[in-house]
Parts: sequence; structure tokens; C-alpha cells
Amino acid sequence: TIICLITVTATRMVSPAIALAFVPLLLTVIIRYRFYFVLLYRAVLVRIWKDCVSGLSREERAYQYVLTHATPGDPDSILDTFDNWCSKVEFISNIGPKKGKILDRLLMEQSPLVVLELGAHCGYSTVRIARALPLGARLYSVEMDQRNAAITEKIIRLAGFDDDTLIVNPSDEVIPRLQSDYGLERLDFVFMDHWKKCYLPDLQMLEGSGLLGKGSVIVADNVLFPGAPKFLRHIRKSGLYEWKIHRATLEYSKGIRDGMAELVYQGIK
Ligand SMILES: C[S@@+](CC[C@H](N)C(=O)[O-])C[C@H]1O[C@@H](n2cnc3c(N)ncnc32)[C@H](O)[C@@H]1O
Repeated sequence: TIICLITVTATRMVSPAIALAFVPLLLTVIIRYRFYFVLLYRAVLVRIWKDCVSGLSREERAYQYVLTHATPGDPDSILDTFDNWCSKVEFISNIGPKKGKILDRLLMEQSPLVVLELGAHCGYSTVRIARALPLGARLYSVEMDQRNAAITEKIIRLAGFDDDTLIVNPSDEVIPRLQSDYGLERLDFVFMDHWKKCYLPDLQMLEGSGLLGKGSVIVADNVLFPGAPKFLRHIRKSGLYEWKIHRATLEYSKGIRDGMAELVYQGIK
């Protein structure tokens, strides 16, 4: 319909031959970027519409769904229910099941005892991380949005991970106080999934904090889409890390390429 309308309007303004010449171009654009259009529709248009009709935020809608469909105390059921909602009902930028499995594997391999999560949103990755940690490990999750943090808090409790620490503040205020306020001496594992423009300054802040030791692992999501080019340039040039990109697709989307960066700090401590 859109193509016809544009063509008809264009035909009235310019010659029919020129207008028709644009049809293949339009079709090519639509086919090539179809996954991005679907994402725009699911993440923005459906959200605006449901915000209006439900009177709840998207995060509250997700929580209501999880509360009524998942088994309390069962992290697997909570994650599966989130995944179901995000693939079939509305889009939320949880790390999702595919990249989540990569994160699970890295956590299992490292068995970290002190973990920092930057960007908890509704608590999906928080539950995913907590589920994979060895006994006695500590997870510190940082979320700056109070409403998101309230949902995360409820999801953590629903999953039964009452011992995790949720810090409601922006990462650049939390990182400098991790030693003084929380008594941390070393971070074994950091998961970054907050605003992409914060990746580089926060990584540099962590480097300067003395909290990273040789072998500390940093995993950063979405480094290819939406992308974190300055962060990638730094890890390439600084010489402080052994690193690789785990290629995948964007959460709950088939055709948008994304990746997670895995960094192993080579500094001394
Ligand atoms: C992509 S979502 C996180 C998704 C979550 N990691 C998951 O997989 O379930 C990003 C979240 O990071 C939070 N955020 C963004 N910048 C932040 C910052 N500088 N400090 C703390 N939280 C931040 C946002 O409020 C948002 O809730």
C-alpha cells in the first residue's frame, strides 16, 4: 500500500516513467532492511500503542506476564517466560537466549566469585548470571533507572536470588565507590549491557580503579549492533586485553548481526 501511494503521488508530480523507476529501488530497500523495520515496529510502535492502551510501562507488562506464567523460585522457568514474551508479544532488549547461552558458558568456564553487572533493566541477565555462579559468589548489579530497578528487584526475588546486590545509580557514580562502599578488592567478571556510549568511559574507569586483575573477564553485549566502535578501538589499541568477538544475531531477531566482546585483562595484580 505504501509503495502504491508513493508511486501514485510521485506519478502526479513527475513523469510516470521516472516514478516507476523508483519502485525497484524502494522494494530493494524494504527487502534489504526488513529486519530493521520489524524491529522498529516491535520495539517502538507496538510499545507506544500498548503503553497507551494498558496504562502500564513495557517493563511492568513484562513483569505481569512473568508473574502469571512462570514458576516462582525456578530461574529457568522465569527466563523461558521472558523469552516467550519477548519473541511473541513485545520486544525488550534482554540479552536473550542465544547470546545468553554464550554468557552462561563463559561464566561456567570462569566460575567467578565477584561479578559486576552494568545495566540490569528487568533483571533477565541478572537471573541468568546468578543462575550460573558457583556457591558463595557475589553479584553486584547496577541499574540507574529506578522503575527498571524496581522490576529487577521483584524478578530477582521471584527467582529466589535474595543475596544479590542491586545498586540503583549510574555506573560512573558506582564504579569509583565499589571499594569504599562495598569492600570489593577485585572483580573476576564484568558484564556490560548498559548504554553503549558508557562502555569505554566505564572500562577506563575500571582499569584505573585497581579492581581488574590478571585474568579478569569483561563481556560486553551489542558491540556490533547498536555497536560500540570507540570501545572496540580501545581494546584493540590498548594492549591490555586478549579479546575476541562472539558473533550472533540481535536478541529476539533473526536477521540483524550482533556480537559480544570477551576481554581478558592482562594487567598485573
Ligand atoms: C539493554 S538494557 C539491559 C538488559 C539486561 N542486561 C538484560 O540482558 O536483561 C540497558 C539497561 O541499562 C541501564 N543503563 C544505561 N546506562 C546506564 C548506566 N550508565 N548506569 C546504570 N544503568 C544504565 C538502562 O536503564 C537499561 O535498563
